[in-house]
Amino acid sequence: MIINGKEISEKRLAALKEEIKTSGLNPCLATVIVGEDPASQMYVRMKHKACEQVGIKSTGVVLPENSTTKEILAEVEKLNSDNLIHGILVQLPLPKHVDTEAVIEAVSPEKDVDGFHPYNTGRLFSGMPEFVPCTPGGIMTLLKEYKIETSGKKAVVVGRSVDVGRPMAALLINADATVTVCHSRTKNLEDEMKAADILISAIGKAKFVTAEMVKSGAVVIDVGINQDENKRLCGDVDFESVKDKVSAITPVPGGVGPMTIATLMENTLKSAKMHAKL
Ligand SMILES: Nc1nc(=O)c2c([nH]1)NC[C@@H]1CN(c3ccc(C(=O)N[C@@H](CCC(=O)O)C(=O)O)cc3)C=[N+]21
Repeated sequence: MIINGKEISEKRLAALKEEIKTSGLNPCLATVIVGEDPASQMYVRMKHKACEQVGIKSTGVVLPENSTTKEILAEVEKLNSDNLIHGILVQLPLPKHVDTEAVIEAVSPEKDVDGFHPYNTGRLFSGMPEFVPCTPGGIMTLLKEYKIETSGKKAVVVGRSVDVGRPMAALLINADATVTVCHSRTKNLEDEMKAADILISAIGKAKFVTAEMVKSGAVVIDVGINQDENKRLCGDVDFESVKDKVSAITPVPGGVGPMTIATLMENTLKSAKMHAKL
């Protein structure tokens, strides 16, 4: 089975649109982008487009590449104290000279719709999540929508990044999976991967995962955003060779990516609801 992230995302966005229409709320997302990286610009455009689709207001702050950490922090502070804004998303990666940790920690945890602030990562690791990072959150939604059992399953997460691998592991632990996190220093990576009932690949290498590395009947979730030899978007998984061996697999594009955006919209509405109660 091929997991259709695009379809589930559209379904969730349509439901959100209805909910927002009748909620009496006026949710608003602010994005911050520093510099002119074309990929980042494209992702931010997609996020604004999704906002428009569901009836979330959005505003974009664009700062020059040579902005200092202090200047970025000042912009974040403005957004923190603006009562009309419920969600703040600082597009990553930031330019190399910027103190990314300081910027992430400056975003008010109550507006941290990316779920990257230590308050929110701490809550997630304690099993009491508030804002969950959008990519792993979207993956959990896919597993639920497709009724893929996690309890008691052996889940292997390849990659230990702050935005995907680590929160993914925490969410799977919270969902009663037995979780292994692998990374560049893992010994016998193939053996670990081959033991997985649920394999989450967030490696960043085109077509790295081949049929020999996956267990027959496994569920394979591909978080990779890479280019193949023809410069076309492709995941970490060699889709053609793996798809017939597994019980379910996400394609790239059309798998995890659209769910990231849907989860961002859900987090923004959640934030607007929380702010309405304050
Ligand atoms: N603060 C922050 N939050 C993020 O959530 C964040 C970020 N920074 N930096 C970059 C990554 C990447 N990301 C994606 C979102 C949607 C797709 C997506 O929808 N992709 C489409 C394909 C789009 C295309 O055609 O290229 C798909 O997979 O079908 C992909 C990647 C969010 N990110």
